[in-house]
Amino acid sequence: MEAAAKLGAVGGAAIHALAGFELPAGEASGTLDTPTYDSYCYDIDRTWAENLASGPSRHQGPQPERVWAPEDKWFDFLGHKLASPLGVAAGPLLSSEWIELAGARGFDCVTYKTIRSHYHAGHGLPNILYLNTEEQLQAAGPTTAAPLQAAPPGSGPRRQLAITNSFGMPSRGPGEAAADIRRAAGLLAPGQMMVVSVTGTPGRPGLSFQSDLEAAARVALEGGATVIEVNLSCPNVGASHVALYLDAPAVGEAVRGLKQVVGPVPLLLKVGAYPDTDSLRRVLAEAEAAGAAGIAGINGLSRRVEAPGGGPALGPDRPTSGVCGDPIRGAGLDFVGQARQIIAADSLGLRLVGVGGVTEVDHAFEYLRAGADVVQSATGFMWRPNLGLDFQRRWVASGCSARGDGRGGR
Ligand SMILES: Cc1cc2nc3c(=O)[nH]c(=O)nc-3n(C[C@H](O)[C@H](O)[C@H](O)COP(=O)(O)O)c2cc1C
Repeated sequence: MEAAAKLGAVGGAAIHALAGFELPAGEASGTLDTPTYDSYCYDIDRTWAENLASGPSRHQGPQPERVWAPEDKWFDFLGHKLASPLGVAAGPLLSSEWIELAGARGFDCVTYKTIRSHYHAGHGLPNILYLNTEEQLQAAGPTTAAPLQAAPPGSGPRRQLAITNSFGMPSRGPGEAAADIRRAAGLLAPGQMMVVSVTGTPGRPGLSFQSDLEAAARVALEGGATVIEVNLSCPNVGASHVALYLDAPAVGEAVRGLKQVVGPVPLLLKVGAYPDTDSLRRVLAEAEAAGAAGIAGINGLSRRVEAPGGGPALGPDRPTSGVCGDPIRGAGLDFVGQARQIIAADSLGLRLVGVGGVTEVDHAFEYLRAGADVVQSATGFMWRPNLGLDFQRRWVASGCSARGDGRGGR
């Protein structure tokens, strides 16, 4: 691990130089003992394509044994039997190899990363930077306008696991994606399920956003997808896309069009945080009326991120990016609490997936108590190798109860 951390410092030096950081003497040599913040399954100093090619092979140490809930405690989720309500959110599972890893690490509802209808390279490096922040970010509160600061190499966050990511949703071509999706589903155990995330691309010649989105859904179906999640919320792809999840009529239209294509396959909608309860209520009502099966949120909170010396940390063309991990847990829990309250009050038949800042077992139980049917982690999955298996021990010891205290009852 130590050697790997040193290697990470070398790669990190190159990346941070790219991002305009001043490197303290010694760091570029790779001799500095950096804190072990590295993801155990994704090398942030290499491109997405390089990671995809090499697979999730680094830093995989010993792991505790998986504990399974008895089958009579498994529950139905969108037509599947789930052994537990923990999963991985869209993004970190690049291919069938990561799907297999997540399943083996105790994550039962795993989302295959967002695919497009066509090959898309996404952004170059850097794609992930650590953030120097200890605050909890609000969805649309006073911190919205204030920039956050990226951490210089080797001085990443100690208390909070806080990152920003900006990948531009890279995607393999449709044939490769469909074949790998099919392979991935076959690698999961009974009690586990896979969701396939899709998105549309604005501005493709001769295609509307909607028809491109539907084409992406067809790729997922070709791969045998049994649940499809539509990413309506990615903060990184330009103005026309940013607001879709906030625009209730547009959400309804997108879902109605997609339902024509996917038929009985359940549709989850991936959304970001809402500025107020009324706008969330309008979207939930439209989503249900149009035939969506559930809602998943939140995506990373979009913020300006600056390098320590000033200027956009990801370069001038990417002044904002999605903040993920610990700082957004409060916003994610607020979203789930409000959505659960609306679903109950308005008798909506929507399932609810909670996402945002789940980096410890306790956080997952907080989400379940707030009303999530399923809770997923992205950053926590990538940086905490035993999060899933530790969760499973607590889940089973607690009698499969959201209280997580052994007193039973969800
Ligand atoms: C490396 C990475 C890549 C991501 N890519 C996607 C994506 O392709 N599609 C998507 O809907 N969300 C994506 N997300 C957002 C996550 O699904 C999740 O909503 C967000 O990270 C908040 O959860 P977290 O705090 O557990 O990371 C990505 C997140 C990370 C960390």
